[in-house]
Amino acid sequence: MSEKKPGFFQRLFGGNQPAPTPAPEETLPENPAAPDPVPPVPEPQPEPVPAEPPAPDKATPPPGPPETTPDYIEDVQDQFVDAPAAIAEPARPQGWFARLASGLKRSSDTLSSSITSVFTKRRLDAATLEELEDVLIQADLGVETAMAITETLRRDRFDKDVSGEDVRAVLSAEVEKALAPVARPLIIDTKHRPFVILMIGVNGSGKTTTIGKLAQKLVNEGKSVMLAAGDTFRAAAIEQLQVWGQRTGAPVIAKPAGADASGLAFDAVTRAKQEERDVLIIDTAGRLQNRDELMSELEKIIRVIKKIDPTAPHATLLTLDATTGQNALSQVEIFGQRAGVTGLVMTKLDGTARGGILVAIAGKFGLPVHFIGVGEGVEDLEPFAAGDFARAIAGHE
Ligand SMILES: Nc1nc2c(ncn2[C@@H]2O[C@H](COP(=O)(O)OP(=O)(O)OP(=O)(O)O)[C@@H](O)[C@H]2O)c(=O)[nH]1
Repeated sequence: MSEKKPGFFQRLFGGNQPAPTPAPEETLPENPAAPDPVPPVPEPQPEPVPAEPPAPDKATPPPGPPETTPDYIEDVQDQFVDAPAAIAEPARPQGWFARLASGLKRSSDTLSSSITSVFTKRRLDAATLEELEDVLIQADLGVETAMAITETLRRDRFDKDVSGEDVRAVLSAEVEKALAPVARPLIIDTKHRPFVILMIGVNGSGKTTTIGKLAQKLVNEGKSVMLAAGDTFRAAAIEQLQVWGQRTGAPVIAKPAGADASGLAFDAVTRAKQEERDVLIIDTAGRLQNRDELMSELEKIIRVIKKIDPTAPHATLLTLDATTGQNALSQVEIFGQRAGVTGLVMTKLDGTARGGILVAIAGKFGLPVHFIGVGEGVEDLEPFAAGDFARAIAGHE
């Protein structure tokens, strides 16, 4: 974590941001409804097989929007896929903490080199503290945490020699203190059947991949999981979820691209309820938080889900791409207002992450952070641990 890269600080805080790796298959398109001709997954599609449970009673269709006619439901059943055997995952090169630490290297290298340059053979005086505060704020940590760190140093070390390592230790402790209250697991309340999880976020933030990983975790716990391909804008997104269904053994409710997303959500909740599934995870199309009409569509999806179960969705998870930086604050705020976010998942922490923003988000919103994504594989979803994250971001062993 301590390898120095001259000019790194400039690259982070200057105008030229390096592209996040790996690049999302699409980044924030203007029109998410545009067709995507390139499916992201190479695996062949499974042959649709008939659903195991009996078809719903066509004479008494459930209440709902016009899309949920008996014909529509039948159509969805045609798309219902019971996944065959699992598809092998490629071997991963490192443990998850190593991937988290190397992903956060960009943040921690920047901080480390800045801290080192601020504290090289210096007594701790007011000017140094001010300089440090700037460094911390620019690393996205937020004003509150930055001030807490400088205050701790002022209290304990003023007018004494302070090394970069001393500062990193304080940084790590303060970041952990800020994040500990939000490091909360996702609890699946078994009194809800299904427990409905709605996955939301901007384009390419990792919703579908996170659904796949989460489905695997829940299946491993012995839960019966169903997935709903609610990103009806893109055929590739539907196929991507179906592949995750194959990998995890979770059946997928899907409808051809262009179908109404709230109608699909309605059918999926109906179906999961009929089959007494433990958990239903609903994917949604990526949308920018400033696209009012797309946020209204999200509100509609939630309204329609509530027609079947007024307590659902029981968890509304916002995926945040760790390479994003400051824009994540506005994503949390607006998705929170429009869709009632209950928890966060920060993805791509194995990439060139700017993890400091999570500290600012924790301070401002206090929303639980349930998981972090540290790779594209099915096992690459880890419960969020404040101490590990803090050490990785501070570059402190
Ligand atoms: N390295 C890394 N890549 C990830 C992670 N999570 C997702 N990705 C990749 O990021 C890209 C976008 O992920 P998706 O799951 O398709 O994102 P999405 O939010 O469903 O995308 P849209 O449907 O376009 O809004 C894919 O290439 C994923 O493999 C992660 O934790 N680490």
